[in-house]
Amino acid sequence: MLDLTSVSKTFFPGTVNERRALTDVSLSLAPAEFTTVIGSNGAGKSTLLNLVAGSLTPDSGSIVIDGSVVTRLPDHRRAAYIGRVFQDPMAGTAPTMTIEENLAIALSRGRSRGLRLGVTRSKREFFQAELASLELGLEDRLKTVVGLLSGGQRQALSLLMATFSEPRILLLDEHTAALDPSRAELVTRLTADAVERHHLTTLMVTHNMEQALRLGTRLIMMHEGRIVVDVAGEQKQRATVADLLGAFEKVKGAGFDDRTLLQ
Ligand SMILES: Nc1ncnc2c1ncn2[C@@H]1O[C@H](COP(=O)(O)OP(=O)(O)OP(=O)(O)O)[C@@H](O)[C@H]1O
Repeated sequence: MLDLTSVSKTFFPGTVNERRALTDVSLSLAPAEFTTVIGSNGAGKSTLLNLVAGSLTPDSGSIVIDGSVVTRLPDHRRAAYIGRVFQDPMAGTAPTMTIEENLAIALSRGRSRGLRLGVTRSKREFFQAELASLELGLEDRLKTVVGLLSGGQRQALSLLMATFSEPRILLLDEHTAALDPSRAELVTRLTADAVERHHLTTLMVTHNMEQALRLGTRLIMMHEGRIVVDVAGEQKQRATVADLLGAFEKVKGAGFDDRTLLQ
């Protein structure tokens, strides 16, 4: 579903501000594979997501989504493929528009133009059913302006908007990090439900190792622009936070030839 081959990205090359963000990263995700991504600050996690989303273009390498080469396709031209939720609950929704208007825009993403933004009765019923699944009472507040919602409510809505049109790839960039623990737990549960319900191929960045181990079917750890740990299936289920910390300690002192540590 997603294939990155030898992708590299350097910011401000040839200047004193040069930052090598990704080096020769290759990654293949099977359909419905749910991969959590961990790594220290500056490891390249957001750059990886930005390249998949098309907000950045790689210096070299290729990116293929569902058989289509999208390497140099700008983000608005691959929007139909991508659902994304950011760390900032304010980022994923339009604050001056109502809940139903936001949902109508999300539903129309990537579809042909026409009368698609209108909120018909059948759409409204669909929105109410989807909102009810969040268990936040938002199904009775379709006309509420989104700017009035709490951060947790907005993030749950962003997640719904990113998933219910069933994108090929779901990108989650520390989307629970800015929430209080109970709201983070709720959004985590909603994430697992949505990914499973829609069989979404997912990349989820988190700084929470316990969450990275608990969620998903595969886990990668990045360090200095490379994937240094890649575990899936039973091996992931067996892995512990101590294993991940141990791998991270090793990688900090390892050479480039010895960077895949938990295999
Ligand atoms: N727009 C940019 N301009 C210049 N340098 C950037 C830009 N985005 C990222 N970088 C640099 O690229 C490297 C990787 O950054 P990236 O944000 O991808 O890391 P990250 O793993 O997401 O880190 P964090 O956990 O801190 O969010 C860092 O050295 C960062 O400073």
